[in-house]
Amino acid sequence: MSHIKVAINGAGGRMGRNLVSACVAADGLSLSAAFEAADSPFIGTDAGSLAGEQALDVAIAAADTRRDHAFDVLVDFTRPEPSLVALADCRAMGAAMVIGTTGFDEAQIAEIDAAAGDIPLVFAPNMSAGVNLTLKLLEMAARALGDTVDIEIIEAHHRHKVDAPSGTALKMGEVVAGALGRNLDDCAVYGREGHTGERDRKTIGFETIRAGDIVGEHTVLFAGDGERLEISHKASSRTTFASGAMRAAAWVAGRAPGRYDMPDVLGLR
Ligand SMILES: NC(=O)C1=CN([C@@H]2O[C@H](COP(=O)(O)OP(=O)(O)OC[C@H]3O[C@@H](n4cnc5c(N)ncnc54)[C@H](OP(=O)(O)O)[C@@H]3O)[C@@H](O)[C@H]2O)C=CC1
Ligand SMILES: O=C(O)C1=N[C@H](C(=O)O)C[C@H](O)C1
Repeated sequence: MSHIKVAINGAGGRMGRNLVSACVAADGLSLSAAFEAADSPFIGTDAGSLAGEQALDVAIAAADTRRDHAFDVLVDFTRPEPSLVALADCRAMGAAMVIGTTGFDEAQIAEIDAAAGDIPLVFAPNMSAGVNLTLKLLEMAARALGDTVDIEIIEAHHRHKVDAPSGTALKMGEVVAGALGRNLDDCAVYGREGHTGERDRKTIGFETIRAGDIVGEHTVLFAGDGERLEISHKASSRTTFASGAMRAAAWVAGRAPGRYDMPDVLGLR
């Protein structure tokens, strides 16, 4: 059986190196290309060696040469701008894409939706199985507790993270708001300071911690009178995101065009 050819964008990054290792470990996938920005010091470095694996004979290439490389699916964990350049390349090449990057604005998400008319892509702010199961538990808790509780979402990540709140926290907010018939744009409160007044029960609060080497932790607090429920997920290794991304790559290659999510990949719909 021929292997699915995987390319990794941002192969020198924290997630990029984990993705290379996860690709090596996955059955049925082979790494065929790896990309970084044209001015990256990693251009020409073997992607396997950089990830701490055996040399794979895949030299990290400049992203602006991407269309010269052959691959079935591109896995992207970078930043919104380079991710959208990669999306345009995949669209032109007819390749599938797995987008794990977070921090897109509404206009950028509209670009992703437009591309999904032509190519299959999985777009999810968190590719771990545990977080995607947590989203189901949150929906159930929000429906059961309704407007009888105050809801707060607390997330913690490493000091290098550049976007806040995390994409996962925002997704959790959307799921909870949706289950309660609220629109997150109207009810989200991001951090608090000064004379805030009493809490409005229908708001959903977000608190962000950035410290040290925390991989990724999310807690949703449902606080009522006399009791509170906390639903938490704690990632202790990036391997969980990387192996989820490889599962998504294997699932999306060769699918019909469309925007898919991790619940599609994991059969949680
Ligand atoms: N969906 C999920 O499950 C997860 C999502 N993420 C998200 O993934 C993203 C990356 O996170 P992380 O790995 O920690 O970040 P890093 O900064 O470690 O990695 C990003 C990589 O992309 C590179 N890059 C920058 N510009 C380009 C370009 N034009 N072409 C190709 N590569 C480029 C960066 O290079 P340089 O350093 O030179 O700028 C860097 O190596 C974030 O948005 C994060 O939130 C993270 C974990 C899990
Ligand atoms: O930047 C990270 O590290 C992570 N980002 C994702 C997010 O923004 O939700 C997922 C994960 O928690 C790690």
